[in-house]
Amino acid sequence: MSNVRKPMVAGNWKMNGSLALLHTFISELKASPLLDTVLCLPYPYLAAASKASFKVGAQDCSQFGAGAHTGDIAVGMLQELGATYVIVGHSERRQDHNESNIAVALKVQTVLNAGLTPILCVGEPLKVREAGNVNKFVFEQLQAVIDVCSKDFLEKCIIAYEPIWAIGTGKTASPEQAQEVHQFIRTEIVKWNHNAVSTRLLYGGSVNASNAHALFAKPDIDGGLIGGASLKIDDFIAICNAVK
Ligand SMILES: O=C(CO)COP(=O)(O)O
Repeated sequence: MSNVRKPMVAGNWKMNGSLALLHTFISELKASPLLDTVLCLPYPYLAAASKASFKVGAQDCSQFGAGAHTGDIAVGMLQELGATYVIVGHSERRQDHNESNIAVALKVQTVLNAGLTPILCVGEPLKVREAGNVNKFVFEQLQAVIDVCSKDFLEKCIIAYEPIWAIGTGKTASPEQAQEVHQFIRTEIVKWNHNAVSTRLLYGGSVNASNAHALFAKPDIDGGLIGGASLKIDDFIAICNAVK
């Protein structure tokens, strides 16, 4: 964790939770000036979170502003409900919905044009890691977004490194493994855009109350994108406290 970038802990509830759980979070999870605390909720819960002290995000949005796209959600609608962040390119969407690098790039552009902050997810499957191609894989994911959005986007987004083999598996990347990729991402994005020295890089993949502190202690890890542990209020608060 650096002292030039404000830490961030973002929960990704995925397709989990309930209104009752959200109300627990609204009453017990208090924003702190020391970090940005965000919950990325399922769409139907966004309106109910509008008075929360933490910030609110969505987990996806359409690449289109409006139109005949049954079942899709436009970024302007998210904005009306108070969302300020949108996760884009989560590996579960890339896998379950065949979202290509280009589709992800177009969504990032749509989110930026609306004035919201994309949380762009990148990260490799196990086979790519075993073949020693992590950096190349992550670089191509970033390059695809730069091709569409220009280098400016790098200072307006959050990047989450989420190795697919660590998501929901309990096998977290070691702090050293995560730092190595974060350092690579940092080096590359700063080459593209000097101002990206202040872009926050989050680690995601089996972060919990016990391992968060060691991960967040690494110089290029500015916080976390938390799945399972963001559904348990005590664990999520402990993870937020691990940045302090
Ligand atoms: O995918 C993630 C956050 O977006 C990580 O999920 P887990 O924390 O459950 O591994």
